[in-house]
Amino acid sequence: RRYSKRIPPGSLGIPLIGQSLGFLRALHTNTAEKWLEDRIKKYGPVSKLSILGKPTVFIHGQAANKFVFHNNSSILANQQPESFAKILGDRNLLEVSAPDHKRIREALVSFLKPESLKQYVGKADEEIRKHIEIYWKGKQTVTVLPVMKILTFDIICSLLFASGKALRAQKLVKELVHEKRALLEKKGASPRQDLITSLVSMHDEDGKPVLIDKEIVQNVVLSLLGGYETSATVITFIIRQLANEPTVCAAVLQEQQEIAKSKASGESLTWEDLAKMKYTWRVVMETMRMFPPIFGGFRKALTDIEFDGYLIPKGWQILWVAPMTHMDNRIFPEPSKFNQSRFENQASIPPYSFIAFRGGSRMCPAYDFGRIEILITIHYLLTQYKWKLCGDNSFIRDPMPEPSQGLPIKVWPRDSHRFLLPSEK
Ligand code: HEM
Repeated sequence: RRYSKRIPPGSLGIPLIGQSLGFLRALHTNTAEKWLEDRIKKYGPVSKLSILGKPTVFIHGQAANKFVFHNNSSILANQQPESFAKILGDRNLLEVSAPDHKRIREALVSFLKPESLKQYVGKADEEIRKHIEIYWKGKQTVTVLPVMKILTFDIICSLLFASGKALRAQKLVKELVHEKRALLEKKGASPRQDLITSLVSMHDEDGKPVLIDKEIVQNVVLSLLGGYETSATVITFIIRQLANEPTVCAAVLQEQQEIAKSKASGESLTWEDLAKMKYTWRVVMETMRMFPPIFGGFRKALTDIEFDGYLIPKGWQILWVAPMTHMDNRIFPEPSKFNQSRFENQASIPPYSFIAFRGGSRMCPAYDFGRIEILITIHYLLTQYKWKLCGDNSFIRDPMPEPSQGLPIKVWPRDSHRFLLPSEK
């Protein structure tokens, strides 16, 4: 096919290096939005640049998000930096395309969908309480980000392997796959007890495994890596936001205390309790709007494609970014203001504008799992502790947003009888 269209304006910069350093520096100093806005002022809404040695077209806005997330997989492929594929292998969800993507994703989602996750709430509840006992109880200061990474790592391990032991990635997961299969064959394990067992137990109508071992191993490692820093970042920024917004904090506390009052001492939260945390979830969404853990990503044009009157040549990559719609004042008025009421009526949020979990067929499959761990953590932390920031309020992107000093806070126990031992009441 021949196009009369032109290649987008811009410059591919110095061969190989291109604009990578400028972009990475802007991410690191938390000025990436401004860096991109300056490009838009200079070149217009669609422009070319070179990132990580590859010619790239930067597009943004609702229509661009729709174009990237809903395009036919024979036209657009996922594109990760090469280092990613080297570490994770070529059969992980981020690398494969349809129909393999669909098959592997469905296998994962059958474990991550709400009906299966409901029974997991009690386990997450237990992990979070154990964590607070070790890392918060009796402490005067806590540095939030590192401890949240420990917490979300333990939680994701308990989801994947039904035990909180750390792993030496691929090798250990491979051993676990064999172990879980042997247990299943001896009927010593339930197929639903964790993600690995669930994937190992899946067979099609002909009795053939739905996923080969390599696919199980790589996608478990992907979930492990994809699943802990993201959630740790979200929880850290919520803790920061609650310290900065006393009125919001009081309203979240009130909602959580109502739920705490309905529970007996030591009783776990349930799926139904999480459904009552409506105000809290809006605060979580608004935090993710302002501080999306994943800034954006790349796709690759598998053929010459036209977008907004421009040609995107075959083989080029396309850069999509979340903050450009999250901070667009036509979509979210006064975007720099924290306002959880934007999410009161979810239907009023235009499609393809809130994309912290991305959208379309490659949207994060763990939305509900993230919701469980984030809400339970806020419940226990806020009903048991008060906190105040005691360090620098600024943050960088590396590439996920990170408070500059990891978010040190001063903590005090809240006077709550539910959490006191009988002798302490
Ligand atoms: C609040 C926490 C989370 C956020 C904001 C988040 C966000 C995202 C985003 C934006 C993507 C798309 C990435 C891309 O296209 O380049 C994604 C994909 C993915 N996420 Fe999450 N994620 C979170 C938690 C998790 C957790 C806990 C897990 C594992 C249990 C997980 C597993 C995955 C997987 C396997 C994919 C690839 C899906 C595919 O390509 O079909 N994520 N996530």
